[in-house]
Amino acid sequence: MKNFTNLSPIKNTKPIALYSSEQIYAMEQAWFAQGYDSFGLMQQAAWQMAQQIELLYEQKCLNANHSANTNVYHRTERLRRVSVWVGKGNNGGDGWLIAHYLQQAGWQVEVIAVGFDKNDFVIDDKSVTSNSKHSDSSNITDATKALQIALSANCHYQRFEEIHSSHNESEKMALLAEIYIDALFGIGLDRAPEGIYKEAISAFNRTTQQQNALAVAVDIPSGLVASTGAVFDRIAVQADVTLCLIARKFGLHNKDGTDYSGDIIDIPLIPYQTARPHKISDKNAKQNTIEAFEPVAILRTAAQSMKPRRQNSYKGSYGHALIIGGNRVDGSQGMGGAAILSASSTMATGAGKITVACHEAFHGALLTSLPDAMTINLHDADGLKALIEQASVVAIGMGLGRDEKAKALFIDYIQTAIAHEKSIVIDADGLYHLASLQMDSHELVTELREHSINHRVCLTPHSGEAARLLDQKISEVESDRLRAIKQCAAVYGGDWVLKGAGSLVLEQKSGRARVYVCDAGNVGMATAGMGDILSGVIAGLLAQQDLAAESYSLPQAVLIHGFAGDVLVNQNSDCHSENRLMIGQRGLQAQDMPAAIRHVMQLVMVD
Ligand SMILES: NC(=O)C1=CN([C@@H]2O[C@H](COP(=O)(O)OP(=O)(O)OC[C@H]3O[C@@H](n4cnc5c(N)ncnc54)[C@H](OP(=O)(O)O)[C@@H]3O)[C@@H](O)[C@H]2O)[C@@H](O)CC1
Ligand SMILES: Nc1ncnc2c1ncn2[C@@H]1O[C@H](COP(=O)(O)OP(=O)(O)O)[C@@H](O)[C@H]1O
Repeated sequence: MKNFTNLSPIKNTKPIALYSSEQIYAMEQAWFAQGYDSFGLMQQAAWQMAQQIELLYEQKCLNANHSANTNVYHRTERLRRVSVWVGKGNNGGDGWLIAHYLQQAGWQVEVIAVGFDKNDFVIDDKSVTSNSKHSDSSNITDATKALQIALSANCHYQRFEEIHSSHNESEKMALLAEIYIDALFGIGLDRAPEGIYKEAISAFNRTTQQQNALAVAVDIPSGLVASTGAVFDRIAVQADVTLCLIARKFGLHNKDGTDYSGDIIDIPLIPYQTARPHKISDKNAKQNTIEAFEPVAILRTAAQSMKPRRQNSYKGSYGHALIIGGNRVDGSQGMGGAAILSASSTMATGAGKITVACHEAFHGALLTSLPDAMTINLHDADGLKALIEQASVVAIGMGLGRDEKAKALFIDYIQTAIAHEKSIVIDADGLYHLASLQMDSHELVTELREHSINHRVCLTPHSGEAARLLDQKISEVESDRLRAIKQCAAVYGGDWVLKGAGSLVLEQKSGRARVYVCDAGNVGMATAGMGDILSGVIAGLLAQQDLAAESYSLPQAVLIHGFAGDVLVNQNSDCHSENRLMIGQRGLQAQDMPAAIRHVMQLVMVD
C-alpha cells in the first residue's frame, strides 16, 4: 500500500517510460550492435545489483534497530547472509554473478540452483577465461560463464531438486539468510512455470515469509510477465524490492505487477534513450530502432498543477455538465444512485452548473443529497435534447438501464450531442448499448468515431465492459490490457480508460495514440459506484473550459479520482484532526469520494 503521509507525489513526480520485454531485448541488441559486450553488460548489471543489495541490507538493519528502539547501528558485528535462487537463463546468470560479488564482499552466500543437471556444475576453466566479445561467437552462453565464475570462486550451491521435499525445504538449506534473491526468471518467461519451477517459486515465497527475510527480485519477480503484468495461476515471487534492469517494464505496473513487485529500484545500465539513433548507420535500421524504443505506455504518478480561477468570473465560466442516467425500469429498484454519485463528483471538481437527467422517481433523493443540482426527467426527450444543446459536456450511461427503451434514449441523446458538437463521456450501460450497436453495425458507432476526431469522446470500461465492446472473453482482455485498450480505440475512436489496478488511459492526439498507466488508487476502491464517481470527475474537468488542456485531460481525471481514494484510506496521516474517522481498504464507499476529490483538487492548485 502506498504511503501518502506526504502528498507531494500529486504535484512533483516525473512520468516514467514503460517498455515491453521485446523492446528491452531490442535495446540490448542495439547496444551490442555498437560493439559492446553482452557478458560485460551482465557483469555491470550484477555488480550494480550487488551494491544495491548491500544498501538494502543496511537499510534493513537500520529499520530493525529503530524498531528495537536503539540508535546504535552495529554494522560490523552482523552476519551478512544471502540466498540466491537461480534459473538457467540470463536472469540466473545475473544471480550467479551477484552471489560471486557478494561473496567477495564478505557475505555468506548460498546459491539454490533450479532446473540444473549435476553435469552443469563440472568446472570448465575455458569458459571462465573465454573473452569472446559476444557469447554468440562461442558455444558458451553468458549464463554458463557466470555459473563457471561463481563455481571457480567456490560459491556454495545446492540443487533445489535435492533439497526440495513436501515438508520444510528451509531445514535442508545450509544457510538461512536475511536476504533472498530471486534470479529464477526474468523477461524471458514465456509460459506458466510448472513442475520444479512452480515448486521453487512457492518454496522461495514460503522461505522468505518464514524467515521474515527481504525478497529481492532481479529485473522482475519470477512468474510475472514483463509485457503484460499477468501472472499464471498466481504463481510468482512475492518481492519486497525489484531491481529493474535497463528500463521499466510495463508489467511491473499493471494487473498483478502491482501486487508482486514491491518497491522498484531502477538500474538503467545503458543509455538507450540517447545513444541509439546516432550510432546505427543503416537508415532503415535507424528508423526501426526509434520505433522500437517508443515506450508502450507512460507511467503517471503525479497530477498536473491547476491555476487559480480569475476573480472576475461567474458560474457560467466553468461550464454546464449534464449527467444522463439513473433510470428505473418498471418493476425494478432502479439505479438512481449511479447518477447521483456521478453528479456529486462532477460538482466536487468545480463544474459551474450541473443538471441531472434521471428517472423522476429519484428527483427527491437527488435534491436531498445534492440541492445544488438541477433536474430533468430522463424520459422528457424534447426537454433533454434542448438541454444537451446548452451543455458543455454530456456524461451518459451511469444507471441508464439496458432495456430497449434505454437503448433508444441512448441513441437519441448521443446523436443530439454529436449534432451540437459536445464533449461526451460514456460509461456503464452506455457502453453496453454501444457494444450492441457495434454488433448491429449501427451508424451511430461511425458517427461517434468521426465526432471523436475533433471533439472529446471519453469511454471508461472496466475489463468486463471492454470484453463486450470487443466481442472477446474477459480473460482475453485481462491477458493483455494494453492490446485491449488499443483495440477499443481502433474500433470506436475516442479516448479511453481501461479501469482496474493501474488504470490504463489512452488519449489520441493529432492521429497518435498515447497510453498512460495512472499510478493512483487502491483496492479499497473496488466497490460499487466508484466508476460512476470517475465518470463524474471526467465530466467535471471537461466542463471547465478555463483549465489548461493537461488539467482536464483523461490521465488527470483518473489520477485525481485515484488520489482521492488514496487520501481516504490514509486519511489519518493526511489530516490533522485526531477526531476524524479513519476509513480503510474495507468499507470505503463511493459516497465518501466527493469530499476527498475536493481535497485533492485543492492540493493540485498552484499557490
Ligand atoms: N542479455 C543481456 O545482456 C542481459 C540480460 N540480463 C538479464 O537477462 C534476463 C533475460 O534473460 P533470458 O532472455 O535468458 O531470459 P530468462 O528470464 O532468464 O528466462 C529464460 C530461461 O527460462 C526458461 N523458461 C522461460 N519460461 C519458463 C517456464 N515457464 N518454465 C521453465 N522454464 C522457462 C527458458 O527456457 P526455454 O524456453 O529455453 O526452455 C530459458 O532457459 C533479464 O531479465 C536480465 O535479468 C541482464 O543481465 C542484463 C544483460
Ligand atoms: N484494485 C484497485 N486499484 C485501483 N483502483 C481500483 C481498484 N479497483 C477498482 N478501482 C477503481 O475504481 C473504479 C471502479 O469502477 P467500476 O468497476 O466501473 O465501478 P462501478 O461500475 O460500480 O461504478 C475504477 O475507476 C477502478 O479503476
